[in-house]
Amino acid sequence: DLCTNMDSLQLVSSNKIFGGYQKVYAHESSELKCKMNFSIYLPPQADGDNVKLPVIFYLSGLTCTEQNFITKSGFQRYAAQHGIIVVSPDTSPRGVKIPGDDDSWDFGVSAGFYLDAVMDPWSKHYRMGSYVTKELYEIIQSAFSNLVDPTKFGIMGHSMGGHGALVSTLRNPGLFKSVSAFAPICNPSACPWGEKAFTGYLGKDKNQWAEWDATELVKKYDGPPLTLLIDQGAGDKFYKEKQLLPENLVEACRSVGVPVILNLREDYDHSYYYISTYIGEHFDFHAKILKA
Ligand SMILES: N[C@@H](CCC(=O)N[C@@H](CS)C(=O)NCC(=O)O)C(=O)O
Repeated sequence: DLCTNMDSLQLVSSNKIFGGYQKVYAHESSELKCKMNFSIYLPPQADGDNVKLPVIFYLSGLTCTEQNFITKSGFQRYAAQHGIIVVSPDTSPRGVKIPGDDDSWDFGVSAGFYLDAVMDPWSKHYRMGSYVTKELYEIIQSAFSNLVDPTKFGIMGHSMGGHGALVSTLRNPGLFKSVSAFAPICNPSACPWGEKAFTGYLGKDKNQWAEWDATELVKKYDGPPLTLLIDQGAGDKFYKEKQLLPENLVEACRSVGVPVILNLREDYDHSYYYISTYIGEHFDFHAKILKA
């Protein structure tokens, strides 16, 4: 029972910015079985007749909601310049109250990891993988069908959301035509954040883990040509603590000939100060592919 029109979406807020509108909607998610918010930026070009605009999904990191990116990154300036619609979901199911779901900031609430859990008690609600790549994807195509070009979707993300962007793309060849990530968790099977989340959501079977790990997935990628754009602050404490491991992903890409760009940014940390500095470059990268 997917949403087929605007009636199933409830407008939470709408603010004019750079000539377009930053909106937040609430809806009942069938995948997550709870009420969810997502944000959507409609650039000024959405006002025209018969427009077909590209769409970029942005997936946020640990501790975030749909608010962090829209209030801190300054992306709207670039989305308005390029005429791109930008959609950003929340980072986990909300309000479902599973015992232990808010004991830590890197598991449970606001830490859904954009995967489909198989372990009890998480598997009923923690289905952010299917939520993003099926439910929300289809909601945007149907509810905004008068504005979006259904063949021009890209995706980007930060940290846990960078992992989500990479995995959503590699697991579903062709669904997203362009992909980039800021400080992504590149090899979750081999870092503390990933080991904790994957054990909790997926269990102990490492074969299951490989299905949600970008470094493993890229080795068997067999879809349309794709260039991965990876951005990383060299002063990021999580990078230094080996939570992110971009070098592992780059090595895997090189081993199978998948083009990858790794931009290491001297002294930048993990925060939205860093993201807002380079978000314009990422929009240029996506626009070049999506508007080709
Ligand atoms: N709570 C963590 C930091 C978590 C963190 O850096 N989260 C990133 C994503 S992984 C973020 O976007 N935080 C929200 C923000 O900066 O607005 C800590 O205390 O070390």
